[in-house]
Amino acid sequence: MQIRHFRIHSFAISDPPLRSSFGLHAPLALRTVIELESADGVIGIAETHGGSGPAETLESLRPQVIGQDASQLMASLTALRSQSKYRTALSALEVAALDLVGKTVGLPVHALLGGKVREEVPFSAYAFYKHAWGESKYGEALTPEGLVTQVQELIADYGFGSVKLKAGVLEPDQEIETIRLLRQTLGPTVPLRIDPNCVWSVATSVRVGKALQAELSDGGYLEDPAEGMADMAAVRAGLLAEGIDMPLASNMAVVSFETLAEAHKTDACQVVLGDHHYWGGLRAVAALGRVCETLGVGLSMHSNSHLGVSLMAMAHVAAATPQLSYACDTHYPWQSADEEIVAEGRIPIVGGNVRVSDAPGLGVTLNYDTLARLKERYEASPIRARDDVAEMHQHVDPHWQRRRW
Ligand SMILES: O=C([O-])C(=O)C[C@H](O)[C@@H](O)C(=O)[O-]
Ligand SMILES: [Mg+2]
Repeated sequence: MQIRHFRIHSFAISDPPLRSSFGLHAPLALRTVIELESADGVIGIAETHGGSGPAETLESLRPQVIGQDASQLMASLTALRSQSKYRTALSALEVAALDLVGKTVGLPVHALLGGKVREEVPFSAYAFYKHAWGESKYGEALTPEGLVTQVQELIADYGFGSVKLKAGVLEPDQEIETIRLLRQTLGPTVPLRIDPNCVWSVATSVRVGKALQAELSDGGYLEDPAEGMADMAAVRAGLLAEGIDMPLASNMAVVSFETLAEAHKTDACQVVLGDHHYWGGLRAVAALGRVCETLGVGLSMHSNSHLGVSLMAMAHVAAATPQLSYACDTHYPWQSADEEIVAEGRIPIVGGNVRVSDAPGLGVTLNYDTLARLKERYEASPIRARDDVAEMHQHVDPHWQRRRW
C-alpha cells in the first residue's frame, strides 16, 4: 500500500443564491478532491474544502505523503495534528488513506472504523432563504411562506424527517414566524432547528428561544445563536433562568476537542456538530462521539456545499458512530445532479436517509470526465476563496453589512 501518486484536484461546482448571516453564496462553490494511488494502482479518494488555501496546504504535505504506506500514513503525520492549520488537510488525507486501505483489503470504511451500528444515516432538510436567479429547481424563498414551500419541496424530493433553517437573514420576528409556520405545516413530530450563525445578541437569542420553546422542543435545537463561548453560555443561562431547557448546538464556538472542553465548563453547548472535514478526519469524529457520550452532550453533523465523496464519507462515520443523536446536515440537494463527480452516480437520499455503502473503501470512485469539466471551470474562474459579502455587494446591496440583531 505504498503511496506512489498524490493528486490534488481543485474544482468548482454550481451553487444557488443561498443566503446566510454571512451574505450570499456565489454561483460557484469551490471544492478539492484528492487521490492517493498505491504501488498496486489502488486509488483512495477524499473530498474537502476548495480554493487555493486548502490546495496549497495539501501540496505542502506531498513530501510526507509520497512513499508512505497508506495504512501508516496518519501515524507518520502525528506531529502535525496539534497544528490547527493542518487539520483540514490531515482530515482529507485520512479519508483517502482509509479508502485506499479499504479498497486494497476489500473492506468498507465503516468496517475499518469499528463497524456500522446503522444501515441508514438520517439527514435533515437544510432550508435557506434564497433568491430566484440561477438554475436550481427550487425558487425564491425570501419570506416565511416561500421558505415553507421550499421545505415542502425538499421533503417531497428526499423524504427528510427533520428540518434546519439557516437563519440570521430576515428580522428575528420573521424567522420566528417562519419556524412557527413550518411547525403548523409539518405537524408536531418533525424536529426543527434554527441556525443564525452567531448573529443575534444574547438578549435576542433568549427572546427567540423563548418564543420558539414549543417549536424547537422534541429533537430540535437552537444552533449558534450568539457569538463566542461566553455569549453562548449566557444564552444557555438566560434560557434556563426562564425555565427553558433548550439545547444549544454549535459548529462555530465548538470546532475542536479543545473548544468542546471549554464549552463544557460553562455549559455553552449541549449538541456538537461534528465535521470530519475539519475535526481531524473520520476517526476524530468517531472519537468525538465517545467524548460527547461521556460529557452528556448530543452529536449532530455539520456540512457545507459538497458532492457525493464527502456525503458518503459522512455516511460511513455516522454509520459507525453509535452516539450520533441527531440527523446530519447536508447541502447535497443544493448541488446539481450533472455535476456529481462520483462515477456510481448521485447518492440517493430516500426517506431522508443515505444507505451506507458496503463496497470496499468509501464505495465510490471518481468520474474523471465530470471532474475534468469542473476543474476547467475552476481554472476559468478568478474565484479562489469563498466571499459571501462580495456576492451580497454585487447582487443584492452594494452597502450590505452583516447585521447584528
Ligand atoms: O451550520 C452551519 O453553520 C453551516 O452549514 C455553515 C455553512 O457555511 C452555511 O452557513 C452556508 O452554506 O451558508
Ligand atoms: Mg451551524
